[in-house]
Amino acid sequence: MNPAPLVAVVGNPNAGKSALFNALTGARQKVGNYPGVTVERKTGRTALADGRPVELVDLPGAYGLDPSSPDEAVTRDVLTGRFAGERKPDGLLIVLDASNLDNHLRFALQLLGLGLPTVVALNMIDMARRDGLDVSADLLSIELGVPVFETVAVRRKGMDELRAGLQQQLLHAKPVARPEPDNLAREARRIAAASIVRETPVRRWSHRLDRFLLHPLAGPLILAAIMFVMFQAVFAWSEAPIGWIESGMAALADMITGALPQGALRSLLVDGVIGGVGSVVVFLPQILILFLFILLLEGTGYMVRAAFLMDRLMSRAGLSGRAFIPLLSSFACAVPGIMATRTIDNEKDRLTTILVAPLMTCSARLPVYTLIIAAFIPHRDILPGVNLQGAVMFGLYLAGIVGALGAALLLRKTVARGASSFFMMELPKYQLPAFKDVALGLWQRAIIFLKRAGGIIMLTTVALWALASFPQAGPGQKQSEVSIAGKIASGIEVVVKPIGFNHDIALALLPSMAAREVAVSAIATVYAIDQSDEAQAEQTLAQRLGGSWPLPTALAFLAWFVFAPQCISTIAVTRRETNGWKWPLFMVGYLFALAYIAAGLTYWTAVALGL
Ligand SMILES: Nc1nc2c(ncn2[C@@H]2O[C@H](COP(=O)(O)OP(=O)(O)OP(=O)(O)O)[C@@H](O)[C@H]2O)c(=O)[nH]1
Ligand SMILES: [Mg+2]
Repeated sequence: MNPAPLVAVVGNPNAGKSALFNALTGARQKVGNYPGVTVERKTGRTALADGRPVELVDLPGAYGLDPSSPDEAVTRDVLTGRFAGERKPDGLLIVLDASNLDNHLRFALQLLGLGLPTVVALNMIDMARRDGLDVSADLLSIELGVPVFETVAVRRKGMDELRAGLQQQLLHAKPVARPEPDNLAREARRIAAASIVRETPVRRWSHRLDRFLLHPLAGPLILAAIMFVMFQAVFAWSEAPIGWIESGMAALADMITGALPQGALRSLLVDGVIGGVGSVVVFLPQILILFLFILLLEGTGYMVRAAFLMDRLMSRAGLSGRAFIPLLSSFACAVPGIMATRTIDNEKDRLTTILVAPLMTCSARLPVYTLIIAAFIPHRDILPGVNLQGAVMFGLYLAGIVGALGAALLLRKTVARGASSFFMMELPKYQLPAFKDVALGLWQRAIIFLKRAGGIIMLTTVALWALASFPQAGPGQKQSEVSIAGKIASGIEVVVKPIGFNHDIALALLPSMAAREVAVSAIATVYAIDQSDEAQAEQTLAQRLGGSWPLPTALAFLAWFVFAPQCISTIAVTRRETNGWKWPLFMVGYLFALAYIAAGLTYWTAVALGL
């Protein structure tokens, strides 16, 4: 007896293949693995309209016949009969998502080139209708030259028609291979447009915008341009509000200086609290500008598109597309970023994402970057409208991203080896962001930041103030060298001298293990304690740094902060999310090593260039 004909269920990821396969086969399924690869193989039986049996195989979703993942390779090999141990299919059941026709038709056109008896399921027609999209199965059928049936796989709608269509195709059709068009994408768009009867203006408009914003070439360029403008704005718009906060702080310090007698309490308040914490609080405007952009991009629906654009790049680095959202949150803070990795079900993918999340430039680095940039990078235009300071900031963010992708690639080849999974994102509609959501988001960010300033940053800064104030220096001695903190710093300095770090930096490194911003408040506090004359007191922190650190040292310090894992909360959350100390220790180790190397390379290169 002839075996039952084999029909492959094929289509793009998320077209509803498995749902359709389940609807057709019910409980009559066999689940196994394709030999040699960790790809699930599902087969099942169903009956044609006349009761004759047919065997279905649910193939992994693919974007085309040129594989870019192991899943896609299985699909291609099975379809072309090259997969050892699997029969070549006798027919195809192509599944299309009706609301995503132009994308899904690209693969379908390639499949029609195989010349097998074929039936098309125009699936998810319910969702399309709900969104105001009317696709005609008849028009599509004329365009494709094969039968097309509307289906709603999850409600088992259209299954009888499919069975009848399959029977007709398998038994009576004489299929001819349709030549593959020169431009798949263009032909797919044309057919989609020809089959769409009605579309709401919002949908049409969204589609047009996407064609531009998701274009393989224009898309990434636009994304880069948006990011660039964002960092320019961080500097350009913040000058005035920073000035207000600075004068407020100065007035407060004057008031306390006038009201209190000279002594430890006055020094604690003026040098420790206002000098230290105040030096961090001035960065509030810049953090809010950064978040204003992020909230607007999220609110308009662009952010998911940015994820979509990054997906390819991320998968080259061995990361799952799902890693994008956690990594994006890590631009705010690695702690929620690492917690968001729970949505990644592949364990190795998740571990890799956790380990590289701290490389994304979190907002705690902003104060450090801005201080050093303001002190050492001239505020001048390198191109019309492009300021050097913003460009350097952009470069630092980029360095973090490149570092993360590089680290992910290495980790995937070593400690976190394994197959990566695939993920398709649903693109939301474009819309105008709600003013209330944006305002609320900014307000929450401001509160979080100020709480940090009043909490962990204040505590470490005050502790440092104590260590830096005692014992008191005698005449002719420098307080920052005699004090306990100074002594500890001298110890650390031995280790960090080779990478160009000075005593100031050594002093800031230990307390800034608690939180990165403390590096700024620590330096501010120590300078405040140290300052010997009125002239120095008049200078801003940036001016004093600019006058005392060599440029290579400042650049090395920036490079260090791109990589160094200086954040207790991140280490703690990594321990919790990985259930043990192994991975947080590994993370701290490799990041410190990277930071040391990066700072050293930067320093010696800068020295060699005579900067
Ligand atoms: N509303 C609606 N949802 C559907 C329909 N068909 C499938 N879905 C849903 O769409 C999602 C994806 O369906 P799957 O069957 O897993 O898609 P797939 O093509 O097998 O995806 P991969 O195996 O990842 O390639 C699931 O949440 C389904 O419940 C449909 O006709 N209508
Ligand atoms: Mg499936």
